[in-house]
Amino acid sequence: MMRMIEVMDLVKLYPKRNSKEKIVAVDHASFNVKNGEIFALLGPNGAGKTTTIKSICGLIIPDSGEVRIKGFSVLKERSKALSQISAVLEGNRNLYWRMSVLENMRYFAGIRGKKLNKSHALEILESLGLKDKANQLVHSLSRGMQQKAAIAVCLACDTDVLLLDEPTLGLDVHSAVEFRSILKSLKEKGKTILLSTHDMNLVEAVADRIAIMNKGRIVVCEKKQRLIDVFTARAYKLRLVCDEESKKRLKELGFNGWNEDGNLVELQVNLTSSQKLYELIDTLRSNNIEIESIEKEMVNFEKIFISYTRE
Ligand SMILES: Nc1ncnc2c1ncn2[C@@H]1O[C@H](COP(=O)(O)OP(=O)(O)OP(=O)(O)O)[C@@H](O)[C@H]1O
Repeated sequence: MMRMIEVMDLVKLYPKRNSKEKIVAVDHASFNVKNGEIFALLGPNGAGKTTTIKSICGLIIPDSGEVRIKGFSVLKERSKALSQISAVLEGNRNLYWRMSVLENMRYFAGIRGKKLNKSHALEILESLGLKDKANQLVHSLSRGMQQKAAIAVCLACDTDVLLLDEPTLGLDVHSAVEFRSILKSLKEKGKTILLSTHDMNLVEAVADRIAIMNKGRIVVCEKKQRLIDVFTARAYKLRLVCDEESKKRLKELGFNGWNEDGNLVELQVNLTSSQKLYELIDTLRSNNIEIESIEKEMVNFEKIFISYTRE
């Protein structure tokens, strides 16, 4: 499958105020986004997601490494590379505030050599619930509407690759749910989407592959389903009958967080492999800790995310 975005060994340092040291925003990050997939880039605040996305858009020059879009180098073949993408960036900085929504759509489509006819533009706005704001100046829209306007501009550009940095930020619940269907329909049209978000519901609903960044590094890059399968296979909830002595032993064995109700202790464990369950059962038995039940736990993306980004 064709690689639409290639991020290769990307490094970006920022100067630290009043210091000779540098902030390592992106630390040798590499990943590829394939044709037609929705790729989610996740990570805690400050992980380096926006810096990575800005490097892909050519807004930031990396200290080392390279980004290619459809094979074109963003640094060396800038206009060819950038004509393939449109982006929704944080803070809607890619809109002209003194122009109407429709004018913005026309202008940005025009830059990419696309003539946008009015009925198509209104169709896009309709799908976002923004049709009645078509002629309103961007600065007079609410924050959520500005976000939708940024998405409308991105759709008007009709590029093969879309970069969306926190696209659901500021959207109300209805709009955020609608946005999922919009992403799904874009995927059906064959678009390639790189999405950075903190919205785990959105990730669960639409992502094909996921990369998690932490402190500038890509700590995992996997198909979403594979991540869910692996975590489901390893997440267990054990109910134990413990007196105070057994609880002390549990602590000594390295367990430090559980729910308890009198003698009943509910312990959640994430094992590194399914085999480890037998070892755990043996350890508990040999410490005279009674096991009342063992259940496989349902995993959600929040848990997966936290397990990769915990301090
Ligand atoms: N212009 C800048 N000057 C100095 N440091 C910066 C600049 N932009 C980002 N940083 C630093 O680089 C690191 C990565 O920031 P970045 O905005 O890429 O993270 P992020 O993953 O997008 O975070 P968030 O989820 O909060 O948007 C942070 O430590 C941030 O403080």
